[in-house]
Amino acid sequence: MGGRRRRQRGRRHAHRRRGPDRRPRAAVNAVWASGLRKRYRKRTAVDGVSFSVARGEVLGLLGPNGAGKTTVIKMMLGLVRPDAGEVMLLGRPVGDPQARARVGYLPELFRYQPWLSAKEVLDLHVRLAGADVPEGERRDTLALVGLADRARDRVGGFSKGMQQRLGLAVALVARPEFVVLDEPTSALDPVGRADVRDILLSLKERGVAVLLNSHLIGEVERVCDRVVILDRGRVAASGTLAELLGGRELRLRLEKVTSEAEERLRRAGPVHRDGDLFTVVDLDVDVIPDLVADLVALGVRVHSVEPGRVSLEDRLLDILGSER
Ligand SMILES: Nc1ncnc2c1ncn2[C@@H]1O[C@H](COP(=O)(O)OP(=O)(O)OP(=O)(O)O)[C@@H](O)[C@H]1O
Repeated sequence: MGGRRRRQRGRRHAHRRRGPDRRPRAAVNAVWASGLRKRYRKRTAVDGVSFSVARGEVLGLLGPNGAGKTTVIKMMLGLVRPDAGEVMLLGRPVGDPQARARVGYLPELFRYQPWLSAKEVLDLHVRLAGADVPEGERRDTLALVGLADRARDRVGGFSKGMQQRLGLAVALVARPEFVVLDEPTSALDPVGRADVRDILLSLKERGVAVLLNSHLIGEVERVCDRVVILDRGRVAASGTLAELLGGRELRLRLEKVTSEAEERLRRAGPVHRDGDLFTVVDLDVDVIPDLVADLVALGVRVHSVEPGRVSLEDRLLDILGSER
């Protein structure tokens, strides 16, 4: 008891030290983490990481092997004690069982009791979460992850992908307000990956917050609103996809380009030229029809017009490259 009172006193002091806006931000966010640090012996795993996930937001956590992603997730869920920093989960301190009961978690390394059936595993987790989930809803959750016809089969006989699907069902079954998925599709086939994408998008529609740690950058790019990139325990970059990827670009293959036509291209955005290939970067896609019409009117022969965007993968390599 005494220890708890001391911790609560410590938290009150922390409120004062950090200023008045901390509480509202912590309440509107599914998670609010500030200044997280963790060392394992001489190795610094996480070094001053702060981030938040708003309700209804899908946040992607990216970074190379050993960057500290799983350690951040474990500190955020109260599974690893940080050396420094603070976490508020669903508006409550991370140790509060009421907050944890409303979080669904699919760990990176998952293993379920091989002697139980898929249905029994779900029943067990519903009991552990102290949730009241009707039988029909549990069945629907198994159907959602594609295990409807394997509900009564023992988990010991499941393939890796099927176990991962079951893990997803476990994370979703107790109607969580915040779902944390650590590499949720590492064992899934392409259809399974597409299913998970759909599930994530439907969670988002229902206002559920999601934190997704994945090495599949295409997957992150498709479903995430915002991304935090970790490198060697620190936040190397963070922002919305639009902020991280910048504007769109347009690649044109052109012939008979006069100086007047080049000037017209430059009015649309900065231009890079490589022979007959012109790339206009940071342009507003609405200007493309007028731009092409003007080029044709100026006598330019337009062989191809290809709108594109810097991929998250290129951007990630860029950010990690410049960090070294
Ligand atoms: N229990 C532990 N004991 C000692 N060192 C650890 C422990 N857990 C993590 N580390 C170290 O902390 C660093 C970050 O590890 P972490 O698992 O968080 O990285 P990650 O970004 O999730 O990596 P990956 O993409 O490979 O899963 C690594 O250097 C790792 O060796």
